[in-house]
Amino acid sequence: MFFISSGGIDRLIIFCGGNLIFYFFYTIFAPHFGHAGRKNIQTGYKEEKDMQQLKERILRDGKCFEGGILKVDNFINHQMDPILMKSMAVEFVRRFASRDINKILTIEASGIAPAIMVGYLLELPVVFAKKKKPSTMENMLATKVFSFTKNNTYDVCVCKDYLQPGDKVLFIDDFLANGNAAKGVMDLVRQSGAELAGMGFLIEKAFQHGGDYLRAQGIHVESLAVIESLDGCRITLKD
Ligand SMILES: O=P(O)(O)OC[C@H]1O[C@H](OP(=O)(O)OP(=O)(O)O)[C@H](O)[C@@H]1O
Ligand SMILES: O=c1[nH]c(=O)c2nc[nH]c2[nH]1
Repeated sequence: MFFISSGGIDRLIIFCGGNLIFYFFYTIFAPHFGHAGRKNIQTGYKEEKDMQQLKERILRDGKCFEGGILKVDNFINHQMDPILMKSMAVEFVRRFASRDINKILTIEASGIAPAIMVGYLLELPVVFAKKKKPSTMENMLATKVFSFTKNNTYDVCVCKDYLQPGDKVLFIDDFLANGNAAKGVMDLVRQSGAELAGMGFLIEKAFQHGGDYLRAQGIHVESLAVIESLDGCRITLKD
């Protein structure tokens, strides 16, 4: 590699005798390709309407448990696959492209990973509702949510500073089952005076009907994979 300068930095000519310089620039800039901002994101990605990757992964790695629970902790909510997570976030960005959104909202813990990916792509702040009230939190909005997987009711709260009138909120979560978490979030959004722009879920379990309720409320709901049944511990996906 040679650097030949003629007339100062305005004429820097780089000769590259191999792959070294390419490697150098690629290493620095590659992580930013495709993340460059909202406009590029909404138009620049290949559409993956059917989310085939996610469906294949559910069938390959998902494990079914008694009581209608699908365990996806190999790639979504314990160990996480960031590449798949990014593809799913891209798909949310595409599906909610027509919506005016200024904030992403989720509920801890498992919603945080997909929500932050969406917030990153849209360059928007991400707020997560907490399941334990921090002693330092003042000015909070609170509601109760029953957790189907943990068989427990939580006081879910969010600080009023981060959810305000005028906010246009996209709620993102990993699962939609009975819709309890989503209903809790609707209550927090209502209390805050913000507007709910939509709700996006990685996986909807249609047989628990939370989605029917939300859609009947006129909410724009998008689920990337829909499980029709886990009967007999067999995973049946909607096409
Ligand atoms: O539609 P629903 O019946 O409310 O079920 C969906 C909710 O359940 C899961 O949370 P969970 O309570 O298991 O906590 P986690 O986020 O800590 O995994 C999931 O992350 C959703 O928030
Ligand atoms: O990992 C999970 N599997 C599930 O089936 C489920 N339902 C609600 N929340 C859930 N989380």
